[in-house]
Amino acid sequence: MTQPSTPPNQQQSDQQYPQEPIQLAEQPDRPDGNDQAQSAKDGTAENGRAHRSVLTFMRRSSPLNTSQAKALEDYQHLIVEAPIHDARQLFEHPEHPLTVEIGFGMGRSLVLMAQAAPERNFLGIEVHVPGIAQCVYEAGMAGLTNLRVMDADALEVLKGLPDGSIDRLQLYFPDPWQKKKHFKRRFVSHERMPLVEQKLATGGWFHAATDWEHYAEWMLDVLDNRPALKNVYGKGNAAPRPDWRPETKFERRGHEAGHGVWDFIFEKI
Ligand SMILES: C[S@@+](CC[C@H](N)C(=O)[O-])C[C@H]1O[C@@H](n2cnc3c(N)ncnc32)[C@H](O)[C@@H]1O
Repeated sequence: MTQPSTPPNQQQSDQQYPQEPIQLAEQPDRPDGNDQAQSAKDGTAENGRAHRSVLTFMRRSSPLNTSQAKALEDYQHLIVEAPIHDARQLFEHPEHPLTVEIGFGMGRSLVLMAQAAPERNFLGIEVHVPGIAQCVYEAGMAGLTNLRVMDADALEVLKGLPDGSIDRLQLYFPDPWQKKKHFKRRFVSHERMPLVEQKLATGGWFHAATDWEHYAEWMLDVLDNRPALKNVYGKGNAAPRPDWRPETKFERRGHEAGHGVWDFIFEKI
């Protein structure tokens, strides 16, 4: 498995994946974005008090198994404390291109990607502690030196990074926030994309994947209308599933539930 530096349609080798861009159905209605009760609950109401931003995640408290608990100690060197300033400097080879993954879950696919691409550096950001522990366990066991992880809100981390310092930003199977009143928590939004665009290098990629059709349509509607981004597969199209993106846990769950999978690759212009 390698990571291409050219668009993945030129790298396709696995015939089970579509070779052509995928045409999506009609675009959904945009959310009303005016749910005052929810805004107050989220802390977003403009009421003169401190303004808390809307989070894209909910922290869950789940116990760690024995190897995960031990991994947090044994592989502590792979875990970076916030705040950080230039993520590139965390690595033995700061000159290598930086991939940032937001919400890596249990981290298996991130570890496989880092293992397959020693010529790149990988920073994974997650708030789910058992996932962080599992990820460093697998990265540590594999002896990876090009992967670091953080327990933090990725949006806060991004704010601190130098502009143009990220080569690839990946967001795989983000929480779809299915209820209309929660659409404001979706990561892909006109509110959050300016930060992503600011931190991506020119020519860098934002790569998102989802198994939730409404979110796929939503993502395309947002991303195709960002002047700073170009759809690598052409306006209105999803990307063929890249064979260098390992299956994630949530992707597998989506398959089991009979869902489709949509990848989107956008280049910062
Ligand atoms: C539905 S899970 C998908 C996990 C994994 N990518 C997969 O496909 O199996 C989404 C993950 O994103 C994380 N997440 C959501 N927003 C985040 C943020 N702003 N910063 C860090 N992690 C975030 C959540 O904690 C959750 O583990």
